[in-house]
Amino acid sequence: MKIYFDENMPFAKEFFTELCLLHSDAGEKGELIAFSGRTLTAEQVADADVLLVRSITQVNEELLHLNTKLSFVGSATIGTDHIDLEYLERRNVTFHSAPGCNAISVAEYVLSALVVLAERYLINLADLTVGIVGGGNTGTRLSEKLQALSINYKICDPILEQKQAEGNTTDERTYSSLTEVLACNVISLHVPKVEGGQHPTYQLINAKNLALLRDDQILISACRGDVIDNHALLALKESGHGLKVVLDVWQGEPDVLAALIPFTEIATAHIAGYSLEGKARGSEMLYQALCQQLAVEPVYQLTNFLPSASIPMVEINAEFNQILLNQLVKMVYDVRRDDAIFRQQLFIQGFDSLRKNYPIRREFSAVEVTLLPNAFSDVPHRLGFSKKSN
Ligand SMILES: NC(=O)c1ccc[n+]([C@@H]2O[C@H](COP(=O)([O-])OP(=O)(O)OC[C@H]3O[C@@H](n4cnc5c(N)ncnc54)[C@H](O)[C@@H]3O)[C@@H](O)[C@H]2O)c1
Ligand SMILES: O=C(O)[C@H](O)[C@H](O)COP(=O)(O)O
Repeated sequence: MKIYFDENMPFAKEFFTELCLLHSDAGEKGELIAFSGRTLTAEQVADADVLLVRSITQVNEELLHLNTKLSFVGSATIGTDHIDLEYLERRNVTFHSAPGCNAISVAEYVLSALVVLAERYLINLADLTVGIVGGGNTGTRLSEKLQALSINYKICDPILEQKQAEGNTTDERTYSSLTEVLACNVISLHVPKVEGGQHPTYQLINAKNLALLRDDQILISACRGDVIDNHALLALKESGHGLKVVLDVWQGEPDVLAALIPFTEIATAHIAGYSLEGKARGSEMLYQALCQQLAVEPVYQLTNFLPSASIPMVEINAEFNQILLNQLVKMVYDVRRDDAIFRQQLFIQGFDSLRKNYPIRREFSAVEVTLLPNAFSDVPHRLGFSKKSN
């Protein structure tokens, strides 16, 4: 069996080598072949049985028309807007993505951005209400962390709200309208890219919605670049509007509207989901899905491969407050590192190279926090830091 995988998929060799050797017919050589996602061609994947991609590879007829043996496509990502799902269905090719794989990573990116901006502008985080657009995996993980910190939030998700109204869900959350969420102190976008239909997200934040925003608000986008009209945002900022902007995703990636960068508080190269755990969970989920397709019991799990964090343990001996939160969050992930790399290197290395060479970043769970007698609250554990195992 020939398995082709994106070179930017951690632990792919560890997870998939055995599968491609075990599942090769007599005479056929099992092979695991890495490719560069942006430049993959139809000729390269003409003999693939399995294709494992990331979001930068468009999987469609153009890519697959020379291939007659493909049976499985996996994307180690949450978003699936790069996949022609109808085409795969017509071809009877099984497709799996990795829902939720990097949702914690995105939530920790947003939290790091909030902590950095709170310090920069002397904001008391407890005074904020965060408006979350999209209450799926990433929006929910974010809301859990905000709840741990007693920060108010509102969620807008007309699709989940509709399901709730129809009674076919156990979800008991209260949903808000887009207008309500756009009035919050912070607006954080967590929707897929959807063009057309009843609830399109393509340029959801357009000139009309941007005109509703106040100078004191923070707008964060770590979902898809097309959800914000980048030219309208640039025009707003050029007019002197005070909106604070955090952008991880950009219209037209890997090209970026360069003029917008100086108007952002934090700018990064679509890496919100790039914790080691987040990316590796994507590989693990595809491994499990392929095992299922091949009717093989999975042997490996992520915990077999994840290294220890460089600071694996911390003891806290003081009451939890914003200063402590600041120290703790930035110890694990300080988004200013990625912002600095982006500003200095984007036009030297290029967008894709910044992503490919992303430095290792861990999730809060990689650090064990021990609460000593003067630490009265377990907020760190509720935020996702690990407890000492007995
Ligand atoms: N920057 C990154 O690194 C990164 C990482 C992970 C995911 N993403 C992007 O974020 C998106 C969301 O991720 P997720 O895991 O939360 O996906 P998800 O599918 O779990 O949740 C998306 C939610 O958005 C809701 N939604 C759809 N249209 C909406 C609309 N018009 N208004 C409000 N809500 C709407 C859906 O009902 C759903 O609940 C992904 O599709 C992906 O494109 C980016
Ligand atoms: O959709 C996702 O899961 C994220 O946007 C993910 O981080 C994309 O990363 P990529 O596949 O482009 O490496």
